[in-house]
Amino acid sequence: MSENQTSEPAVHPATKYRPFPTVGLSDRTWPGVTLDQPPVWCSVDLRDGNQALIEPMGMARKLRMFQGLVDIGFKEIEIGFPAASQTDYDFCRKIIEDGLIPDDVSVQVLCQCRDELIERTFEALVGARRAIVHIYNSTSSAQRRIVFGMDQDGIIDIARRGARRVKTLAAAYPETEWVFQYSPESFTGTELDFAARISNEVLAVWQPTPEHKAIINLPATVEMASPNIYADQIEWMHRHLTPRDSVILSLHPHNDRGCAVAAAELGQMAGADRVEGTLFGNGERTGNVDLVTLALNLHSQGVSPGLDFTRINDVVRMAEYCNQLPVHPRHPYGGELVFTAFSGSHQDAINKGLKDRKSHPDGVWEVPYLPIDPRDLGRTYEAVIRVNSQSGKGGVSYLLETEYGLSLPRRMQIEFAKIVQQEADETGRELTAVEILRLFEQAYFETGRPLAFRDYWASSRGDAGDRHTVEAVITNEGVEQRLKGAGNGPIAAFIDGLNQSLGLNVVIHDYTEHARGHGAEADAVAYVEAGIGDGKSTFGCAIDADIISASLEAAVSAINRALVDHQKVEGQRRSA
Ligand SMILES: CC(=O)SCCNC(=O)CCNC(=O)[C@H](O)C(C)(C)COP(=O)(O)OP(=O)(O)OC[C@H]1O[C@@H](n2cnc3c(N)ncnc32)[C@H](O)[C@@H]1OP(=O)(O)O
Ligand SMILES: CC(C)C(=O)C(=O)O
Ligand SMILES: [Mg+2]
Repeated sequence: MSENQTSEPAVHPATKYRPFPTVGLSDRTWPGVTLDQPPVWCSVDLRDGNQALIEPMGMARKLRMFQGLVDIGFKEIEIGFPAASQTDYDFCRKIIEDGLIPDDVSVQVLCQCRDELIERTFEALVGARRAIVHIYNSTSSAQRRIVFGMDQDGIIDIARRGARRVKTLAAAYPETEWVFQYSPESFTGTELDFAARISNEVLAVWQPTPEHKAIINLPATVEMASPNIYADQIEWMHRHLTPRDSVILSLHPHNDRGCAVAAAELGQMAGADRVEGTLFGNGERTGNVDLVTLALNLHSQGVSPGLDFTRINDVVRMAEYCNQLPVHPRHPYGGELVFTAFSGSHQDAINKGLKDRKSHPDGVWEVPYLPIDPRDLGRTYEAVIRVNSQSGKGGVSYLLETEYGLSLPRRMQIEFAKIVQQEADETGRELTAVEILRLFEQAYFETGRPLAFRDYWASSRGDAGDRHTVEAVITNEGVEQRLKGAGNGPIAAFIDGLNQSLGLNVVIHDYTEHARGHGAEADAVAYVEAGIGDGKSTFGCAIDADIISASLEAAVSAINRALVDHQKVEGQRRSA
């Protein structure tokens, strides 16, 4: 047993946990609301995210994160808890003194409702053009009883004192444009009437107006219930905060139940104006709500989120560098694997969807299995399809086409996919595009035996009937042979000569070709499907600058493969 595990006897959860009570808001309106505009976004990466890191960010990482958040387009950024940590204090001073805060960006700092900490917070902010001072105290019944040992009035006193101190100090630093924010921390575990009462008491101290609003932030400090309950709590508060028109109602969901994104979305439907969270959901325990997911969920509904994730890989790298934590490969939108399909039917549908898209590139996005266009995030289609033993013809042919310009005919796709699948099964791993090309070359270009094509001369009479004559040089088991035949095309003429001189019964079932590359540099790619008599047909392929050479080589490639099959079948027949 690891040191993180204990060996408590199993108990029925009902003896230890209670279901979260419902809010009883029978006239809720949020279920019918559609989100059609983004909230005010506030990043708390540098505070809530940072306080949860194994190794909190130093100056270099903080500066990198701050710049990254500004580049994404955040206009409100909680930069730390300067009264608690010298690093946060120094960082706050640095970005103010070095003029690193753009004019349209407000920095926000967190502080407990304690006089000495509030004073230090204001010192940290001297010289800031605009700042949000965010104070909090815990309000839940559990925290009141266990941590503070106080009744509701005592807790309200802490908040009111803090609010007064903030107001007084703000007046002492008039060169900064101040915005005040209050969080009844552990809101989700707080009786709603008490949460409204304490918030309204703070608002009564601050006296916000519609022109100069205060922020009331309602944190799911711990996510304790399903998101519909959080939404009911928010709608209830939305109706009970006064004066509501002077308040920016803010959400701060954590992700303990894995529902923070849903909670934030339903909370906005329930009346919230603003959301605090972090990039990719870093934060205490299971994290804060992920702002990337929230923003791109809006994008996927046709609502511009006002945040720029057009270079999402850079954002991932920046977050990984600053947090020293990886972004999961399956993380929504940002994860390495989220625009990748391994399974055959998905690959096939994506392949068809992308082709369909080409015929109406400006229409509504409708590619199966891809909720948004990877290009919106600066990601490429090349990464969409990957191949392992779960893959089918769709993925394999997509890679051959996009990477190497080979458009296999449909029956050949099926034939070659089996070869790839066998290799993937044997190796038990993903195959790269280069490995797939190599398998293709081995299967179709390196057939080598018994026949090899050397050269040809073709002529045509130009009237009806057997107008093509082909003379060719081949080797059969290494021995050079000349042949001559006639037919209604160069391939037919070549096969006629081959059948005559080798005594074979080769039948051509299909022939396709396409150009690869452009202009004088273009090559011809030929695909031939051939069989021996009524035996199984197989494909061959060849590439050559000369289209007839490509066709005849492709025929030889198909015949070699067909002969191998034919010999196998003959051998089996003899031994049976
Ligand atoms: C949900 C959240 O994320 S909240 C933010 C959490 N982040 C942090 O705490 C990181 C930074 N914090 C710290 O470094 C420290 O807590 C400091 C420097 C701010 C304060 O340190 P200390 O005073 O030594 O300790 P501590 O935080 O435990 O404070 C305990 C006292 O403050 C009181 N207190 C705690 N929170 C608050 C608050 N929000 N407002 C007012 N008083 C508070 C407690 O009741 C306790 O009082 P007591 O000493 O009379 O029992
Ligand atoms: C300080 C508050 C807003 C917080 O981080 C929380 O409650 O999760
Ligand atoms: Mg938090």
